[in-house]
Amino acid sequence: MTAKVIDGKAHAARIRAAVADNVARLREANGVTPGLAVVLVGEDPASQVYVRSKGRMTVEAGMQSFEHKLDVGVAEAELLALVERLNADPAVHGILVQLPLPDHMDSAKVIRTIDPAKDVDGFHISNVGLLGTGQKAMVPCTPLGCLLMLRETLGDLSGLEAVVIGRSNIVGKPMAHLLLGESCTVTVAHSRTRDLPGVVRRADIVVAAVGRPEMVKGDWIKPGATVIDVGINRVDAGDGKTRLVGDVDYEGCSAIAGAITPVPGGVGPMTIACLLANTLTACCRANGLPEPEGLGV
Ligand SMILES: Nc1nc2c(c(=O)[nH]1)N[C@@H](CN(C=O)c1ccc(C(=O)N[C@@H](CCC(=O)O)C(=O)O)cc1)CN2
Repeated sequence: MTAKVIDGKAHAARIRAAVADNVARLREANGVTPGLAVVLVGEDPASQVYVRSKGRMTVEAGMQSFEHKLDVGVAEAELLALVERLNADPAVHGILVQLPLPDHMDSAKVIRTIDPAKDVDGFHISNVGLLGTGQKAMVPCTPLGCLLMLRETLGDLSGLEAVVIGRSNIVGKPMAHLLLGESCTVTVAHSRTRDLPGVVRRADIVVAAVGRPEMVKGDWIKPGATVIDVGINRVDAGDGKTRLVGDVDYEGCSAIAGAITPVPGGVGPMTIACLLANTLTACCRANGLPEPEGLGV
């Protein structure tokens, strides 16, 4: 079997177009323009690329983009003061602090300072609690993107066996809650899981989010399963260059799986598309307007 390739780039482009349509209607009918503030601390090259893409795509969708770049050595108090100012700014409907933060900062404290209504990353404890109890929340962008691709590929997910590899607060845990919300039978596997290949072999859906290059092998996959690869790992390409690989051995797994996301071009682009969708949703909620339509979120 050769797996169907799930085209995250194309799916993300459709979501961004739907966001842009909603933004145009919102501005015309209500005179409101959604605004997203992105805060970058330091000069991590990958973070700089992601923040640049977020700013560009925010503007392309017709929204306002506010970029704040702080020096790597900035005091935590200064970052917290900036977040407070953004909380109070009516032109800002979404706030995102790019992670990882430098070691001298307490990420949990920074995230706690963001107004939950503007927390378009869905990382604030209020949103975590709402999602965990099946209530309306801001949903973290990467797991939301994974869910949208799963629904598009498989339709109704109810009753399917899902294995999420990785238990991070950003991906693994919210992913498990989202899949539970779809009535999947969910296992969260991690570094202490016994017989990981055997656990993964039971799954109709595998979501790999461990940050270990090409860890999931083809013979771990049940024939026909759907594999979502969240990993983005830069590895040595052998010729002095680097290349990007996921947490899944793509060649091995695509020979067995029914459908698979590539890296790059899978989950990554969906993360930014879902961020724009969340910003639009936050803007609608802030203005007491109906939730946006046609996004599939
Ligand atoms: N505050 C947040 N910080 C981080 C998040 C997040 O959701 N919120 N996620 C990641 C980084 N990230 C978004 O911020 C992100 C990662 C990757 C991509 C992407 O499109 N990747 C491309 C490949 C890009 C490349 O060549 O390097 C792809 O997969 O096709 C988008 C967003 C950590 N921080």
